[in-house]
Amino acid sequence: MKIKNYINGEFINPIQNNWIENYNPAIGEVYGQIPDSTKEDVEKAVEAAKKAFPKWSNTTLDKRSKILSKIAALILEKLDFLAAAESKDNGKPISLAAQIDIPRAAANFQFFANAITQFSSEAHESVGLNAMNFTLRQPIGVVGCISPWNLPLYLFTWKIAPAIAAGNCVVAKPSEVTPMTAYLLGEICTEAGLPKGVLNIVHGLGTSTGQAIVEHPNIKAISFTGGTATGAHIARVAAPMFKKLSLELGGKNPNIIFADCDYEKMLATTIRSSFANQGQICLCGSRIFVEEKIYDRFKQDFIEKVAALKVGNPSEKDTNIGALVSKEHLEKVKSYIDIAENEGGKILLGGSKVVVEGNEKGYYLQPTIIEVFDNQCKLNQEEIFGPVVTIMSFKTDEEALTLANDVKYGLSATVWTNNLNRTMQFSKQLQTGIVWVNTWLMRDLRTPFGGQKASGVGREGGFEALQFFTEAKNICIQYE
Ligand SMILES: NC(=O)C1=CN([C@@H]2O[C@H](COP(=O)(O)OP(=O)(O)OC[C@H]3O[C@@H](n4cnc5c(N)ncnc54)[C@H](O)[C@@H]3O)[C@@H](O)[C@H]2O)C=CC1
Ligand SMILES: O=C(O)/C=C/C=C(\O)C(=O)O
Repeated sequence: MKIKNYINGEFINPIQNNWIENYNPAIGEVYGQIPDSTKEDVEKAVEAAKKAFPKWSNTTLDKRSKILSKIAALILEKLDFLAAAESKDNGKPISLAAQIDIPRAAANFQFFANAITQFSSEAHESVGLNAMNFTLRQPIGVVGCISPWNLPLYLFTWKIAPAIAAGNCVVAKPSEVTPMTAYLLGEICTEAGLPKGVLNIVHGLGTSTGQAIVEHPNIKAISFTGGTATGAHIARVAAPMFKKLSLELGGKNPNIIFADCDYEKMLATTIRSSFANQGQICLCGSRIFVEEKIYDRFKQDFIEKVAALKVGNPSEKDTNIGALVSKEHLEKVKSYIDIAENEGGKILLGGSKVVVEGNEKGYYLQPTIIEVFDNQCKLNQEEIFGPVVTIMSFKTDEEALTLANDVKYGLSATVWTNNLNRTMQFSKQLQTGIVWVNTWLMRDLRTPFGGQKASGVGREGGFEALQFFTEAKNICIQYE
């Protein structure tokens, strides 16, 4: 199947008529083609967005909200179809796509349909000076949204929904590795009555299509989720052009387990936080630190439960772990397992590719647990982004905190404890944008979402996202 760019409400071929192959990771074969768009395609999308902006930015909040709600409803109506498409494109279990990815994409639109009706700005009276200030929050104009392959529609819509709710027009690029549901979203937006040019979706490679979006002088803000190296590159290009930037980057998140936790809940959640989506979520707790007192018990139980997970065809309902997203990514993840022993680690479970019957060319890997003894090893310092976790023991709170913070990333942390003082001390001292205590990936879309250190700049979610996608303008009026 050939997918097309969605520009000015129409599906069109790339101007140069060049195409990229699209793979189904479960079978390791090409199943379609996507546009290899160039600067000229991006230019066309920017022109459409610029043309749509005056009207869209003056469309009432009520009307914008209704269109966004309609998009949400249509996504839910087509849930099974979208989940199947996402699973085929990405390799994730269809059950995960149907329970998490697609409902969340709908929730992103519904959330910002509601949020925009509640978004307000401030007034400041300059008492004694006969002056009143009020602040406008105006849409920026044309903005760029660039998203990754791990949660394709989920993260694509997490950017687009607040951008258009706030009155901007968008030029968006999904990952070239997982373009399918972004393509299908174009159809849904048309059906929902989104005016032409408000959302333009350009497919292609990061280094050409993505780069053209970041470099375009009329794209005033960039919201990006992806790897830290790419984020740093985007910042280098965009910063001298004074673009607004929201960068949601990699993570190497600690999962800190104390002996006083609710053990069964911790164990079940730790399996999810380690291996959900084949470990390809920036929030996965890939460094597990366990208090010495329960280390042996945890090690044994964790290995036993993880060994029972089914690695298999993503379209089978009982599959827990599907295929990794691409051959290149599988090789990258495997290369970390291959250096484990040289890095002083011991592979406790997994470590090998899996051949799934009937899908022999698919990109499958066993869930892998590696015991490490030094937090400075590459396995604990670099983002692997696959079904690979390390475990290590600690003795004291101070040691656990030092281990957790001793990494360049700072996205999220999970702490398992029933001690209130410890909860508060860790919450204050962990150098991350998100701390989960006795839970993982529990999301309230109103909360600020993003990381510290090499995990990014800025926050998404709630009013933070609407603030990012608007310019604050203060008006000061003096009266007699
Ligand atoms: N959310 C996260 O934390 C994610 C982290 N990663 C990490 O990044 C590593 C590399 O994965 P990639 O697929 O290469 O991710 P990436 O960061 O290169 O890709 C993310 C998006 O950025 C685009 N992009 C790439 N280069 C660009 C450029 N110069 N200008 C504008 N857009 C550009 C891509 O086309 C894609 O849409 C992974 O192994 C993983 O460790 C990958 C995906 C998501
Ligand atoms: O917003 C969320 O709930 C999750 C976001 C996850 C990522 O940004 C990621 O894995 O890249």
